[in-house]
Amino acid sequence: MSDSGVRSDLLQRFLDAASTGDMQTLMLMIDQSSDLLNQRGEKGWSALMLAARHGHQEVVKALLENGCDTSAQNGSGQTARDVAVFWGHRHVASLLSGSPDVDLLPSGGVQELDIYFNRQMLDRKSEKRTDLAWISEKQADPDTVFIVFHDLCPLVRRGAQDTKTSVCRLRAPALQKLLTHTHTLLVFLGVQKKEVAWFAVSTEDEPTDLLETLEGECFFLQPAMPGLLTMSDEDAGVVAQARSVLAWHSRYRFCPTCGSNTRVEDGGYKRTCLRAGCRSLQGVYNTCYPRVDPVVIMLVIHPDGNQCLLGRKKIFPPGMFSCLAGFIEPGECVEAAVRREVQEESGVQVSAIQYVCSQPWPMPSCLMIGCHCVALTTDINVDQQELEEARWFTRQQVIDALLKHKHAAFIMPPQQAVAHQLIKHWIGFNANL
Ligand SMILES: NC(=O)C1=CN([C@@H]2O[C@H](COP(=O)(O)OP(=O)(O)OC[C@H]3O[C@@H](n4cnc5c(N)ncnc54)[C@H](O)[C@@H]3O)[C@@H](O)[C@H]2O)C=CC1
Ligand SMILES: [Mg+2]
Ligand SMILES: [Mg+2]
Ligand SMILES: [Mg+2]
Ligand SMILES: [Zn+2]
Repeated sequence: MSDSGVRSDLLQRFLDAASTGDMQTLMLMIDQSSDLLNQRGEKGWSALMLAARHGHQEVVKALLENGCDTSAQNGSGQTARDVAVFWGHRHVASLLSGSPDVDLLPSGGVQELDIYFNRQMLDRKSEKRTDLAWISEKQADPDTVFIVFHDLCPLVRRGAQDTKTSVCRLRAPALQKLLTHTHTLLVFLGVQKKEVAWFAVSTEDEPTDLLETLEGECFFLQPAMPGLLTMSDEDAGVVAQARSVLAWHSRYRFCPTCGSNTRVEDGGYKRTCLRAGCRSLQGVYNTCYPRVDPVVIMLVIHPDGNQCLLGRKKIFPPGMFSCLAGFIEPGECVEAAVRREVQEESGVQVSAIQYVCSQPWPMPSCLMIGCHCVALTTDINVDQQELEEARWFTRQQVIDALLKHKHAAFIMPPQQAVAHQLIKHWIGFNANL
């Protein structure tokens, strides 16, 4: 064997000893050839990184005592400490950072626009909602875009890929009958690129006969789930807005305060009671405006930092587990709702809570407030009313599920759901690991 062959063979044995935690071989090799200490193998991984990856505390200690470089980075730009944090080896991570505390909560947030339904393609121009002359001018404008809903489902056509859909953008001439139909509801959504106005149009009647000369094959995206998850990011943002407002109209037709008839105002963003003297006509009365229900959704991290808690509702597709979630109740802050819902649904108590990201969820009008939190207790006691099962999953099981391995322990929620992003963010998904 050539000199370099012998050297790479030696290095491989040294790295293997670090990976497997073989102290005896490791110490012997350092004695014989201390220049092995900071050498790197495949993908730039050093002995220290490999020992950190597998949580071999004694090996890490020995390597540090012999002067191993802690600042070196592997091919993915991670130090040995980053690797230890990622794999949840807290004791090793604190050895490497020289401080006893390692935060179990991942740092940084999720990119706002990486989340489905979050894209705001339109400028909502709320100040124009009360400008009746401007609104009717825009309704008659041949450039104005109308998107049509029936039963809260948008009219779409097949997208470029067969599994994708694209919302039909219709113009006024195709809609003459529909726009003059008695039960038609119109909501001003905003303007695109400074001038083209967008409206959502909805009727209670099957509107296909009211639509003229539709190009290509169009259909209403039913059922909403999983249909609403097949759109482009831009369409999803517009549909989230329109669907939630239309759902509010369909549920709040009469005045919630006195039960009288109401009139639609503000470009579809307000319903005003028609009974003179109704209390809802005084001050800012929130029943007159579209409602949003705040919901907390959280990934609970095990105190060992290496597992997370996921639950299964009966209605989920077979094998799917997701984050726990629940409506915020009146008089509750986000943190209190997280603690209460986790306790109610799984019996687990949580301490530290960290906000990660949010997502409008138009089924019909939730605002999902995504958090990570750390568990104080680990015994699970499932609320059978709400969940079929809740379980701790290891980091490796979550990675297998994210990579859709055939024998993964569970199936991830769809990537359009904020639950998916919360789980992925915890893993800090990185192809080299
Ligand atoms: N985007 C995502 O990743 C996810 C979204 N979600 C959404 O979050 C919502 C809430 O989660 P759940 O676990 O169902 O909540 P939950 O754990 O609070 O339980 C729901 C039950 O609470 C009651 N409830 C209390 N306040 C309510 C309110 N304001 N509106 C309706 N029901 C209320 C009802 O009986 C309902 O059946 C779901 O309806 C779902 O649409 C849930 C999980 C994942
Ligand atoms: Mg729940
Ligand atoms: Mg609940
Ligand atoms: Mg609840
Ligand atoms: Zn009223």
